Amino acid sequence: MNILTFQLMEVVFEQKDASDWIYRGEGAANLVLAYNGSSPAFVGKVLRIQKAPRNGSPRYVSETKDGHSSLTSDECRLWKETEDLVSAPTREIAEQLYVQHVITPLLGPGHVDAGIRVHVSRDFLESVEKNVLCQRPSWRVDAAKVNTLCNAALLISDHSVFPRGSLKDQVCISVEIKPKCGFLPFSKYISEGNVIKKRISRFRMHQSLKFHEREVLEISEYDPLDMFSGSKDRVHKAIKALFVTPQNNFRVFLNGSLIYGGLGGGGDSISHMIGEAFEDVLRSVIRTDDGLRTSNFLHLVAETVFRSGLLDRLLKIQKLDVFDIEGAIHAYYNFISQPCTVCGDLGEDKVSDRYKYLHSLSLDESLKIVRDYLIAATAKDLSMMICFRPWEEEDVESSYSSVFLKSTNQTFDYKVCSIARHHLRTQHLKNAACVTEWCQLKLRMLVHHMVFRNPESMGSYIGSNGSLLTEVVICQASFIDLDMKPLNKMERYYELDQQIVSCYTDITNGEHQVDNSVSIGAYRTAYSDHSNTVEDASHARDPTGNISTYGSLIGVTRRKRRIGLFLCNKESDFQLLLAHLNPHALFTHTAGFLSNLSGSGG
Ligand SMILES: O=P(O)(O)O[C@@H]1[C@@H](OP(=O)(O)O)[C@H](OP(=O)(O)O)[C@H](O)[C@H](OP(=O)(O)O)[C@H]1OP(=O)(O)O
Ligand SMILES: Nc1ncnc2c1ncn2[C@@H]1O[C@H](COP(=O)(O)OP(=O)(O)OP(=O)(O)O)[C@@H](O)[C@H]1O
Repeated sequence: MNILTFQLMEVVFEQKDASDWIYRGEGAANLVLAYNGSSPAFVGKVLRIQKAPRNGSPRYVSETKDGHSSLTSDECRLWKETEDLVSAPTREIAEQLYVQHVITPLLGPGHVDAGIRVHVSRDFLESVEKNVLCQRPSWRVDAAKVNTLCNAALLISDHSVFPRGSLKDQVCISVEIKPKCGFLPFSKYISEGNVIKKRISRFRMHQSLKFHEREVLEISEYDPLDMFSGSKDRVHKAIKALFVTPQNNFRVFLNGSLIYGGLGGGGDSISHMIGEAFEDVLRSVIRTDDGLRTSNFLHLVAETVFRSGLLDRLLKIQKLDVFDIEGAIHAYYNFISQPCTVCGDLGEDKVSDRYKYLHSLSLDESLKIVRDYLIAATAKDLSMMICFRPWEEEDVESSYSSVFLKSTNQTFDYKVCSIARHHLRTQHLKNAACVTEWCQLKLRMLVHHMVFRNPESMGSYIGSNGSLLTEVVICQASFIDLDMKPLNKMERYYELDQQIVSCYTDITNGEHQVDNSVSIGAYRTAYSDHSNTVEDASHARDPTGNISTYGSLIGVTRRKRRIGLFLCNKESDFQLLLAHLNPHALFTHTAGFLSNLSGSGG
């Protein structure tokens, strides 16, 4: 443990410190706060604090009265090879060690900050909870609250900005991508009825279920198979799709503040800085003509992701899931020495030899299958953060490693290199490039003569002096949300998998008709230009006044014998209302509204 680590661990955040921490975002399990105070020790840090589910939310980790939990005895057996982890006094410490000893070596130390635990008082947590309440998405508030029984939180580098000292007054744009599972399972343990899993990505099938259960407003255009394809064009396609349907898979931050994407996950309203505003923000990083910056920015993100090789590394970890949950679940029951409920449900005569084989595996073999499955689960759920800032003179002497991105007429090209600015100026670019390792702590990407495939943007990076050097951007990539998945989630993984496939199969068989074309079109039109929403047409003519709080109809979705309306309130906040209502009931109960609908051309 170094001195800094030790000092920080001695810190206790008290009630008076709460106002220094502002809401950054949250997931299912943690609330993340960014530091807004002036103490040098915490500038450029975020605090990740645990949440506790409210009643009704699923819980996979049991807690003791002091708010702590520990690994179960089965989990201790599972992670026995990682000694420190098993002897950790609390689950939180074990999770931090899991990031350090299991995940970091796999992802590469340059891209992970396992964080430092700091003490937090109950008053601090209560104040923080109060302060951020109004910024939290309401469905996240309903699902979980700050775990005020917990007396520690994790202090981590704020990966949406550059480390203190290098930021100064510079603008920093960062992108958060949750790429999800990037391969099709190939396991022979996938049952015949679920063979669709070998053709359609889990993400895409899960979208249908989420849409069906109204967790998302529309089906994402994103497919992780594009992102992980290794093809530059498909990575670009994936980034564009994420931009169109960001859900909880894509966010953009400006100096740490969210400017694009949803705050707390897939179900919340999306805060978009749209159109020209987004273009304007990009001005400081992407130096090109108005109207071209967004597309060039997406190119830049795609190029960075593609060239970084980070996804290749991630994919390898995801592929530790060799058996698929349909195989791993049997190993799980072996491992916990419980009767296999999957085989039990099938009945003795239907249990195939393949499953019998799995049940004949030794404990150690079963352990490995389950452990690898859970490590892969972490890799399927993590996010990458990449931040960009313009390259400055002072960067010449910095200790960053560099990525040199050089283009020919049509494509980007770069090498990992260290480079001095005068070399760029004199255009002796090849001489300047000396290849170094990618997996350095930070990355600098020097974008030279950015000429994209789109001919319209060609030349847009040629500077006023005609030099080839026109745009230089520095970037840094990190992984976040590397949590250890609880062992007892295995059953949930199996159930969810079955649910996803069955919903998708029903849809393709016509059981649930998902026609979201209308809703997608309307939604997209609405967010790409707010002035295009049907401005309060329904409100103005609403005879009962009941609908007025919802504002304007912006889309209709139709499923078999059921329809749903996407409405938009005055703040352009999209709501899915009345979905799953029988049209007859809908008509009876909202006759006034439907007449407005026809009046507004709906
Ligand atoms: O199962 P999935 O694919 O829905 O992933 C869950 C995520 O859902 P999403 O990415 O929106 O589909 C889910 O994300 P959201 O809460 O939906 O933002 C969590 O990341 C969850 O992990 P954990 O329970 O917090 O450890 C994730 O659960 P794990 O499967 O990673 O355990
Ligand atoms: N180190 C970091 N730097 C900057 N932003 C961060 C960092 N860690 C988390 N965030 C922000 O906070 C959000 C929530 O964090 P995180 O994903 O770790 O929560 P979680 O509850 O563990 O997520 P999940 O739902 O996947 O379990 C992220 O989506 C990201 O926007």
